[in-house]
Amino acid sequence: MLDTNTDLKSLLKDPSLLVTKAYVAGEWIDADDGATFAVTNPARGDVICTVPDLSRAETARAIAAAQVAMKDWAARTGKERAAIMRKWFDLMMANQEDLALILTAEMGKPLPEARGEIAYGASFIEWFGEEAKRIYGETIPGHMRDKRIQVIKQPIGVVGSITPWNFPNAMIARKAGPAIAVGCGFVCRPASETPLSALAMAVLGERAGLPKGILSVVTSSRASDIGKEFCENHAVRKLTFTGSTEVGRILLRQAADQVMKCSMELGGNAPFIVFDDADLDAAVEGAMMSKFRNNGQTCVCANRIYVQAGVYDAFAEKLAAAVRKLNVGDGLNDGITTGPLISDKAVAKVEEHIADVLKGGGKVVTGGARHALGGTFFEPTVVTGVTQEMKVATEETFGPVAPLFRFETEEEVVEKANATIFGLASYFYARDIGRITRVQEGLEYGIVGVNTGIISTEVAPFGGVKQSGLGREGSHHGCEDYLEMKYICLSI
Ligand SMILES: NC(=O)C1=CN([C@@H]2O[C@H](COP(=O)(O)OP(=O)(O)OC[C@H]3O[C@@H](n4cnc5c(N)ncnc54)[C@H](OP(=O)(O)O)[C@@H]3O)[C@@H](O)[C@H]2O)C=CC1
Ligand SMILES: O=C(O)CCCC(=O)O
Repeated sequence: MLDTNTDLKSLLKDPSLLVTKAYVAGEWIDADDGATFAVTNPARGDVICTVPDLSRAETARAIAAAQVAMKDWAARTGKERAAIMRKWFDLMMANQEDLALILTAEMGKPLPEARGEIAYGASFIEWFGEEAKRIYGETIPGHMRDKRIQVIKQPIGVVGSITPWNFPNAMIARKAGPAIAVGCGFVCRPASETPLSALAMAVLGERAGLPKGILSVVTSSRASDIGKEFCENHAVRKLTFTGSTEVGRILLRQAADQVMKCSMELGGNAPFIVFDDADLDAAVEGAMMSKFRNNGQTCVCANRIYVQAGVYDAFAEKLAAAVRKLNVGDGLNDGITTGPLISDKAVAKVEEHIADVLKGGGKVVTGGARHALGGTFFEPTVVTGVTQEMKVATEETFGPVAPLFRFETEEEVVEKANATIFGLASYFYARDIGRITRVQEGLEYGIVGVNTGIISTEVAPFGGVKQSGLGREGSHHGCEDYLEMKYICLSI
């Protein structure tokens, strides 16, 4: 069996970025009781290393340290905080290759995608570091002659963060960026599948000069315990979560006990609509990026592809041809476009959705089965003849299945696209300007991609409506979730 740990260490220019301790209150620690859990490589199935399995006690220490550290951190000028964050960004980019190797090893996405994620994650540290200088308040004309009204914005307090495995770097960066930039202490609990990217980021944060306690990384296999500590510890004033709607609901209920401000970036069920006036080649290219990026494992991946009847067959043929060119394998190898799925459970869900389509009369055009490589590798798949009654119409597949629904009219497709409890990302391809305007306004989603399959950038507000979540990440709006407004009435 390949020893991934040795392999990985020998691949890194800076092997000290592969860390097997947790980072709490500025110290690299083991669990109080010495417990550990294994991190595995989903492409090879072997153990990379073990990391400390922390409990509520160590989490409480991280929170207490964050509360102390943020007094001085918040008192610094935005420019002082920005300088350290700029250094953190520079270090992430200088170590992009090593960070990408660690990410691919623990998560499975191909190395070029991992490099892209590191640059994407780093961009949030850069962007929010710059925003640290622009936490503006306002002056409001007084309501009486002797009154002066001022509004200032202050850091909300200690932030608890829980993130998923699908973007082990970027999901943390886009929460840590605004929190730390505005002066908060930040305690993050990365997904148990992917703690190594978070720890490597913390090494670089420490080197950049983040004061002890401002950033802690609590590695733990006991997510619900850590979630409870975040929700029950009175020092935590904000919870930020990315993951499933199901877990988001649990956390919202728990956070209600101390009326905690929450940001929730939850599940999606993105429609991707191709109208008959669309540039079909561009639409295929956009669908490939939106559907097969990260092997279909993103909350903004196209989940339902609606194609107008006049171009349905041509689109299906072109898409299937593009899908057949995908190269499945270990993301650490050259030329791989598509890695493994994260777990057996993920493969089971993909199989369930395909079986349901076939049961309802749909057809597999390409793919449709586990890949010959074994493990959690799955063939990139296109299915046709998909209808609103099938599971894929209402549930997120989170895998490499492109289901093609047929539609006739604009009105019909907007209604179908909106017929979901989710409202994160949506996409459509069309050229008629009247149609573009009507459809972009009619889609009940936080994000609409028009003639593009990629919408992610640090400069825009990312987030969903309906049961896809609360709050926005990225852009100048991204700071607001980590700030409290204080109104000061001065009588003169
Ligand atoms: N919006 C998005 O970006 C994402 C959506 N999903 C959707 O969710 C499905 C399931 O994926 P999964 O990874 O299991 O998503 P989860 O929502 O279960 O996990 C996301 C994070 O929450 C943690 N967690 C799980 N249960 C609790 C709890 N009770 N209290 C506190 N934290 C908790 C997980 O920990 P641990 O790592 O230990 O499991 C992980 O860190 C996917 O198939 C997809 O449909 C998944 C990931 C991201
Ligand atoms: O899947 C997610 O959790 C976030 C999508 C990644 C992105 O495009 O920002």
